[in-house]
Amino acid sequence: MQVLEGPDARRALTRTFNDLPVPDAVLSRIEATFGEALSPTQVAERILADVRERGDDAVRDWTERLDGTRPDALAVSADELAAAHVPTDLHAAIRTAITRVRAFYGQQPAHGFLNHGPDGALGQLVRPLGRVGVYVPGGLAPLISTLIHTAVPAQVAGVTDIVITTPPARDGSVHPAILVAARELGLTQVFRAGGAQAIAALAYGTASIPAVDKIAGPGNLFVVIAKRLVYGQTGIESLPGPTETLVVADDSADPRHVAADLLAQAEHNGAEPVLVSTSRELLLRVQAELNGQLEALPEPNRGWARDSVSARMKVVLAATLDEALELSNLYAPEHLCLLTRDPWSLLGQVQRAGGVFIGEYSMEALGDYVAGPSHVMPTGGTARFMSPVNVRDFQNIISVVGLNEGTLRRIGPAGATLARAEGLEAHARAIESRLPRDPS
Ligand SMILES: NC(=O)c1ccc[n+]([C@@H]2O[C@H](COP(=O)([O-])OP(=O)(O)OC[C@H]3O[C@@H](n4cnc5c(N)ncnc54)[C@H](O)[C@@H]3O)[C@@H](O)[C@H]2O)c1
Ligand SMILES: N[C@H](CO)Cc1c[nH]c[nH+]1
Ligand SMILES: [Zn+2]
Repeated sequence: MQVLEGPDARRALTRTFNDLPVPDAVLSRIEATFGEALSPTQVAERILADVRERGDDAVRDWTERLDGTRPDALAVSADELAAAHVPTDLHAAIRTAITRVRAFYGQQPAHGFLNHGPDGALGQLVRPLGRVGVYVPGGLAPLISTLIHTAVPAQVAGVTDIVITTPPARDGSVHPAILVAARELGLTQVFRAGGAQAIAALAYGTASIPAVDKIAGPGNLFVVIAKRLVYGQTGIESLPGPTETLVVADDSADPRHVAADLLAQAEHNGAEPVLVSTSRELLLRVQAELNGQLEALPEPNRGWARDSVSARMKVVLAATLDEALELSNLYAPEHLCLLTRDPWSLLGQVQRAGGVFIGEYSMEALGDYVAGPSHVMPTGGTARFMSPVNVRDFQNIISVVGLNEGTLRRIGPAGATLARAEGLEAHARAIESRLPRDPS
């Protein structure tokens, strides 16, 4: 275990989205698929261009090539949706998650204002977006919860037209729990498409998959890179990519909990676990726990988690908890887990993170499912300027200006003066055309 300290730790935790590590396994799969060494961006560009040109046929071709199945019908039929069935406890858990996420976002202030005052009226109209695409990851695991954690905030915002895309399994099916969750949410448009081909279809539209106004939802490198490339053609909520968890732990933390929280997120594709502690002894004990807990995991989870731990895990010894929080703010993790003696006392120092998980009863894994806030959170350092999925992502704001004559007289001259200072004479005249003429 390499333990980073001081300037080395700062260097290792300084990054931007553009520095996202591309795992060797991804590079070799690209070479095997394309017969040449391409970057994930080049791959995404090729797929986007092809889907833009050839629509559904390109989506089918890429799905066959990358997901090992060729879906004749990209759309899941009403019969398939109606027939989807899951065990009773899973069905109940889906309902619990929906209820809790809905209750959480019901509390987010998301309305406009229109103030009629002495100036006339000024305000903001808030409108739900028209059509939204929700990407549900399904490469390693079918992320049922991600559908709930993305679609519910959109529904609370008032969006009624929601299109779901998710990679099909090798037999061409969509996981029944994703279909049950869609049904519970009252959503009927579900398409078999994953990766960059799904993002392309949602951005440009195909005969089967309608173009949307905004694409939301997380995914692997290909998904986030494709989202960034189609931004402008359509909106995107943010760039939620491969999962990251930074645990800050002091000597009071239970190494079993620290290891469990790091491993839980390590089993996501391409995940980056980070442990920052003020105790060298704890670091050693967590290392031993990690090894033990890793070996106890079943396959394929053990392989996924081992890949993240061995290839990307960072371990930092901080001199103080203040330094630990400073490093965390520098890294801007998707998830910040505080496992310290008095975690609440650190909250005031948290400046940049997707979510903060406080104390031993708020493990991030619970946040993934049923705590309430959406688990779709910014990664790759984008938490410096982006936020978790929320109601505002699914609304637009329209400024309302309805001033009266008195206000025009009072503020119009200042407007005209600014216009002339910018050399924009027609602007100045438009303002003055409604001002009373100077009698001199
Ligand atoms: N930040 C968040 O809020 C958040 C939430 C949930 C999941 N995630 C992340 O989502 C990701 C899910 O990844 P996943 O891979 O399991 O599912 P995914 O659905 O994101 O990606 C699977 C798709 O990737 C494409 N693909 C795979 N290899 C490819 C290649 N070599 N070339 C071109 N395309 C390729 C395929 O089309 C496949 O359908 C994980 O990294 C996870 O950490 C993030
Ligand atoms: N931890 C992921 C966000 O990075 C979300 C998730 C879905 N299912 C399990 N976990
Ligand atoms: Zn998770």
